[in-house]
Amino acid sequence: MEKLNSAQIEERLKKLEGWEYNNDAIETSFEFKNFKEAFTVMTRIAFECEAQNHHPDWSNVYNSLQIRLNTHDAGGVTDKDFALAKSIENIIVSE
Ligand SMILES: C[C@H](O)[C@H](O)[C@H]1CNC2=NC(N)=NC(=O)C2=N1
Repeated sequence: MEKLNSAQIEERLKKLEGWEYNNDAIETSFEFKNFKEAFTVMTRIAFECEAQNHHPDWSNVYNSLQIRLNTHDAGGVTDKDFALAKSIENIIVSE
């Protein structure tokens, strides 16, 4: 998978609300009502990651979730990251 340049990344980010490009990754964060809700969403995201064989760098503290996506193999952001970001958005809105 080919690494995208910053113009391509910014173009794709226009379709993703709340995500930004930082340090060779696309990033976002979410706040939930409590830990249980955060972890429920994380579990759903985890299954989607397995299906796509693409995995986030993420961290959770109580009700907050920070997600960072990049493609280690390509050393930057690729369309795999945007595919997973879109899936994450779909999971969030379906909650
Ligand atoms: C061997 C396996 O396909 C690779 O390690 C996959 C797994 N998940 C991955 N996830 C992410 N975010 N980047 C990768 O380059 C990547 N590579």
